[in-house]
Amino acid sequence: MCTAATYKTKNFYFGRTLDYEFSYGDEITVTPRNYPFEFRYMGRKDSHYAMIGMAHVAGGYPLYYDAINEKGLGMAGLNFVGNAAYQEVDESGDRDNVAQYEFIPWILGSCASVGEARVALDRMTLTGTPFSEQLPTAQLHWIIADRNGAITVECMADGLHVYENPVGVLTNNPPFPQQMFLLNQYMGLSPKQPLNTFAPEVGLNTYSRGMGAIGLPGDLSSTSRFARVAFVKQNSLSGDSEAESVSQFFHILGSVDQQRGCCEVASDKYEITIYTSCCNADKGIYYYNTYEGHQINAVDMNRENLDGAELARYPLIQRENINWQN
Ligand SMILES: C[C@H](CCC(=O)NCCS(=O)(=O)O)[C@H]1CC[C@H]2[C@@H]3[C@H](O)C[C@@H]4C[C@H](O)CC[C@]4(C)[C@H]3C[C@H](O)[C@]12C
Repeated sequence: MCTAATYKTKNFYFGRTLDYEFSYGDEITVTPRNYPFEFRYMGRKDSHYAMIGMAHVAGGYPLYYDAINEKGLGMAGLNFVGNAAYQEVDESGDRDNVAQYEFIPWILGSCASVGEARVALDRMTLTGTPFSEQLPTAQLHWIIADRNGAITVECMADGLHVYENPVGVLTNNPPFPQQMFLLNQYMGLSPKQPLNTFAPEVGLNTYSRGMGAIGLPGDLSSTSRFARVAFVKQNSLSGDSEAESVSQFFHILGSVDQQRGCCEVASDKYEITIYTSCCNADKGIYYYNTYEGHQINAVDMNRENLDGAELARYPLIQRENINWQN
């Protein structure tokens, strides 16, 4: 499972948890403006917006899971298994054919906002072309967001859907309209203490703090994580400094963290939160921590040569760094 979320203080933040039972070999990867992108059907793009994100680099090609570009647009792919169905290559010449593995660079390379992404999506055919035999087609759906809003993109048997995403959150199945519908169930929840509307004549008491959110699901299913992270995000308050915003963002996604042992996916195989990311999309900074390394690490794209042509790659730090005080 995975969860993505947006957050806005003075700056715009975008990030995700990546939950899985193994890692593909993930690296924080900066693609500078002049890295030549070879698109499967759309030819070579020698210049584009620079981007930073988490990727598996295969044969020198950045296969992004999530990223932001230098214009403040963010995009993340999350599993959508059993629902994702890609399109056939359109030979008419009127459409942009984009393979699922190049969707993030295609959008982030040329769009500065969600509005521009919508225009690009209108002309796009999303194909299921695999990257290679070893890295077959991933069944995903995506969130695309900027400081003014978010959309969800789902390619299904009945076509490519683009939904307004008013909560700025995405998890996994079911399709997005059903996730949003299920939120109706929780509209009575509140960070405030409840009033006894249940039976005023019965002497019911608020015996504990936090009772306004009783009913918020605590399990790891994608519908429960969607409701939980939406509640936490919508009610989140923090100062607007960088440290306060980033810290709060990690707390928001911390509400759906997956601990080893709690989600068995096969005999003796457990899904865990491999990493959690938080991008400052205005400043081009990728913050992250990992399952074995809770300290927040950061890579700033602006410290790289963004006019270059070579990828800059940083392997994930996977060890706990304990700050001894005596
Ligand atoms: C496994 C990841 C999704 C994690 C997730 O959503 N877990 C939820 C589990 S569940 O279904 O809800 O149970 C996805 C997110 C991005 C994916 C990667 C990116 O799409 C980039 C390439 C795409 C290639 O086609 C396959 C390898 C790959 C490198 C993908 C491997 C894998 O499918 C990734 C890493």
